Order: sequence, then C-alpha cells, then structure tokens
Amino acid sequence: MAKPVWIKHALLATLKGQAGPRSGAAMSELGIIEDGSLWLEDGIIQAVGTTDDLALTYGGRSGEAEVVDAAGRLVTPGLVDPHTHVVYGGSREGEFEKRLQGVSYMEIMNAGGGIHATMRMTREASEEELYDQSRKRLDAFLVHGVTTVEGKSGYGMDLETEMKQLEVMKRLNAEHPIDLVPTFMGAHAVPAEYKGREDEYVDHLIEKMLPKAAGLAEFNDVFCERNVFTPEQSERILEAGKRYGLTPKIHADEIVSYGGAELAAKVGAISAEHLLKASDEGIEAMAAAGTIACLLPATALYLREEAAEGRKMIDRGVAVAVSTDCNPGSSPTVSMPLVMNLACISMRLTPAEALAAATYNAACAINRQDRVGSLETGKGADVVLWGVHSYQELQYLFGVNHVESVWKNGERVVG
Ligand SMILES: N=CN[C@@H](CCC(=O)O)C(=O)O
Ligand SMILES: [Zn+2]
Repeated sequence: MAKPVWIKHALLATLKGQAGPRSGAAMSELGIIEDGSLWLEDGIIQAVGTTDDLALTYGGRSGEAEVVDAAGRLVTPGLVDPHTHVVYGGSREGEFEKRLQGVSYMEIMNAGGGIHATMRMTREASEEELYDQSRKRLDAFLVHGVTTVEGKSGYGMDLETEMKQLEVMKRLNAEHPIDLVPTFMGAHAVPAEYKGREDEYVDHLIEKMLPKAAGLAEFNDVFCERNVFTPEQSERILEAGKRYGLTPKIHADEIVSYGGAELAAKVGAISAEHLLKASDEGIEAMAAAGTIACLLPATALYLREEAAEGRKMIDRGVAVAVSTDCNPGSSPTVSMPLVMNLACISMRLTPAEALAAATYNAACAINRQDRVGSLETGKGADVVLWGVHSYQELQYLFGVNHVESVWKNGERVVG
C-alpha cells in the first residue's frame, strides 16, 4: 500500500465550482487556494484546504506521509484528454510531407491514404504490436500531466479489427496507470471494400458491429463530413448506438460546414468535436442542448486551418473542452499543455478558461466529472505539480512541458 502524500504550500487550482459542464463566466472560476494543501491516501483525495487547515487535522500524521513542499508552485488536477485515436498501427510521416507540398487532407484520404492507410496498418498489426505502440503513447501522455484519456476505435472498419482495438484499450486501461475511456468509431470512414455501397456499410455497422462494440465501449462516434458520412447516415448510426446504451459523440464540421453541430444537439450528443466550420445556428443549438464543444486547436494548426471559434462559443453559452486529438494523420501529439497554450493563442481562451477546458470540462465530455477533473475531497487522487508559480505562467511560457510530478490514484508516476 502506497504511503499517504501531503502536498503543502501549493498554489492550488482546485477547479471546484459549478457541477456539470461550465460555460461563460463559470469557466474562469478555478477555485484557487493560496498556500494550499492536499492529503492523498488510498487513491483518493482525503482533504483539500489551506496548509494551516491541513496541519491541524493531518499534522500529527506527517511522519507516515511523503511530504512534498510545493514552495508556491502550481498544483492542478491531472489533465483529461477527452478525444484521442491513441490506438493505431504504423505512422504517416510521408503524408505530412505531401500536405506541405500542397495536397489536402481530404485529397489524400479520397485517394486511399489518410484514415484508410492507418486502417490497413492497424488491420495488419498484431494485438501485441498495437498494445506496445499505444502503451508508449500513454507513457508520453503521463509525462505531459495527462491522467485520463479517451480513446477511439475506427482504424479497423471491420468487426475483427474494431474489436481488436477495443480489446487493446481494455487491456491498457487495466495495466497502465492512465484511465482509458473507450469509444467505438466504426464510422470513421467507409472502407474500400464498401466503396459505392456506403449505405450497406452503415447497415453492417448497425447490425453487426454495434451489438459487439456495446460490450466494450461507452461512446459511439461518427465522422460526419462531406464524402465521409452524411448527417442522415450519422444520425442513424448514433440513434442505433443509443439503443445499445452508447452515448453519441460527433466529429462535426471539421472540413466544411455540414450541419454537424446541429445534429449533435438534435441527437443529444455529449460533445461535438472539431467544429472549425460550425455555423452560428449550430453553436446556438449546442448552447441550448448543453452539448460540449470539444475543440482541437493542435489539429487546426497541423492542418494549417483557422482554429474553431472557441471565444465565441464560450461567450454564447457553450461549454468548451480541449483535446490533443492524438492521431497519426492530423495531430500526432500527446501534449495537452501545448493544446492549452494553443487554446489561448489561436482561439482566444483566457489562461483560466484553457485550464478548465483541459480538466473539469474535459472530464464532463467523457462523463468522468464525478471522479476526476477537479481537486475535491472524495475524488481520485490525480494531481500534477507544475514548475510554474501561476496558471497564467503555465499558458504564457508556451511549448514547454512544465510538469514536475504526477500522481495517479495517489501514486507518484512521474517525477
Ligand atoms: N477527422 C477525423 N478523424 C481524425 C483524424 C484521423 C486520421 O487522420 O487518422 C481526427 O479527429 O482528426
Ligand atoms: Zn478525432
């Protein structure tokens, strides 16, 4: 059994505040405690308060604890990444070069590369190879302060490989310190063998894949995009998933404005992702429905596109979360700290909003807000100590990994 941990003299950003997805002014309330302390024991945060408060209740037990003097440095909840494609085979650096020469992401995909290329490499990879590649990526997430990660299937697009990806996630969740939250995304593209018979693939997915995926996944995601899945096909897939208990998510309005944000609101999706080209009507509909906007500024940068209108969304009452979108094509990164920086630089989120988007709201986007995303008594002891003295500095000194130590369920896993 791990020793208790007493972190003291920290600038605590607890993120304690309004329950449920936060938008507007609520996204700036970080629940700051100056000269703060945490007591971590049995995997849980046992107490949060000022160092003086905790000295009264726990001071007598300091001899049995690992005592960490943060000396005024920033301590936050473990970061949550609510949108990744972390389990995949192979690599696509050749396409990166092609795109720099002017070929577009969709041109590459429509010519059989992109998602299709990773599909072939993922189908070919053994379960062991997939596990090893993905485990290394999770290690890198942890080093960047991320303690909970959502992961999608969607590089199989046949029953066997989709299940292989979900099984790998199940094993990683059990064996790696990071909590990995599984999403089924058989509707990531139409595989070549169904070209010209797209509706048959949708039927196949609904009849054969969803019933099996339901045992392994919590969410059901669709790439609703021109030349991928239409809003009508996406709706059918998401409604069918609901009948199996899978909560909808949507890759929406990434390349063109396609009604994805509106559809997310209509089907009651927990979140809509990307939203680079979301319409004003779509944004209004999401605000009214309480759909979280999961924004991916590293993807926009990597595709050399304008980022989503994060500032406008928050001001219009949409709760915003951010994510790496870690995938081999449009965002091969694990750096949530960089994503927070980019949320400020390219979407004009404030430093406080960017932190809320990467912690509490990100937890809401994968329905984990009761367990992670804020430093509160009774929650999982997922904590990051940063080598900075304010949350503003965390966002200001950009492109740097400021993580000094990470605890996952009360155990030190980094630093
Ligand atoms: N846009 C669709 N899916 C992924 C990219 C997947 C890939 O290119 O392999 C995304 O979220 O960016
Ligand atoms: Zn994605």
